[in-house]
Amino acid sequence: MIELKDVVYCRLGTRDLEGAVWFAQNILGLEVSENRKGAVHFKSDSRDHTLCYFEGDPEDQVTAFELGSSADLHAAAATLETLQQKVYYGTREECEARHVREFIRFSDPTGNSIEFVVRPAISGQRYHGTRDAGITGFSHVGLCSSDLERDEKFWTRVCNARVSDRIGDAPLMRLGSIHHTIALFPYHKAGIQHINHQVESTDDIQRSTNFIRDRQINITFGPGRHPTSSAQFLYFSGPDGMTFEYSTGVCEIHDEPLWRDRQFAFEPVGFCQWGAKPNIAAFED
Ligand SMILES: O=C(O)c1cccc(O)c1O
Ligand SMILES: [Fe+2]
Repeated sequence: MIELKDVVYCRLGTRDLEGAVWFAQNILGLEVSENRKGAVHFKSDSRDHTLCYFEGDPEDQVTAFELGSSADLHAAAATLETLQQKVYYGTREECEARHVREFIRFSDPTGNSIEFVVRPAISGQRYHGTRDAGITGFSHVGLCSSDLERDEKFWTRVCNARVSDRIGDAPLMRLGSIHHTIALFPYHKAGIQHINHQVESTDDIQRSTNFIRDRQINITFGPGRHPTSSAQFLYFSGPDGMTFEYSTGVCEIHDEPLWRDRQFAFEPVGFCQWGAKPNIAAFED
């Protein structure tokens, strides 16, 4: 069993690095932590960075998860290889660029690019954005899945994710006590479906709704409340069509052995209990 500790960062290719950096700072509210060689890193919490935009193909999108040790990383590589997944070992320069000790990259069964990393750096500096979005940290990713049942098996049987709830066949999966860290949504091709940052309160959701709307940024869903995690949310479009979500109040699951995953409808009511309707392809039939 590959034991994932947490999600650590996303890396997104873009042909317009300057535009993406502007958006990440001035709309999303992240802080630039490093700017070098066609790649800009962003902080959203006390970690070294949790997002990187780099000059490249917008389809080149990576999600990284932390493993406990070098031995765990090598065992994970061996497990993936027995499953016929090609495993790439990061070079020293690539490790340095990511501020991690070691990493491997492979593709999940849908073809999503995934990195497993060991010892990602903590900055020791708290995060402060130039725009006060109220962000408390990077929290979860939605990944596209071309076969939900197959991919749920990968994340829960090969890795240690546990299903907290399902919306239709789309699983919301936890790695620790937070309701979900990885969610899978149906889509015909690989990619990051959405990137979630937690914000401090309802006020931040409401303030961002006006802030984002006033700047003609496309709000794709919300404000609303998820019946699954009970988090209040707002989704909007970023560079290269990426969906970003702010949410607040995501529940935690502490009664681990007793928790039974619940079934919600793959309909607007399964995604929002306030009656908002998603304008997001992977959330619609
Ligand atoms: O928070 C949730 O429960 C949730 C549900 C559906 C889709 C999401 O992105 C979510 O974060
Ligand atoms: Fe989400």
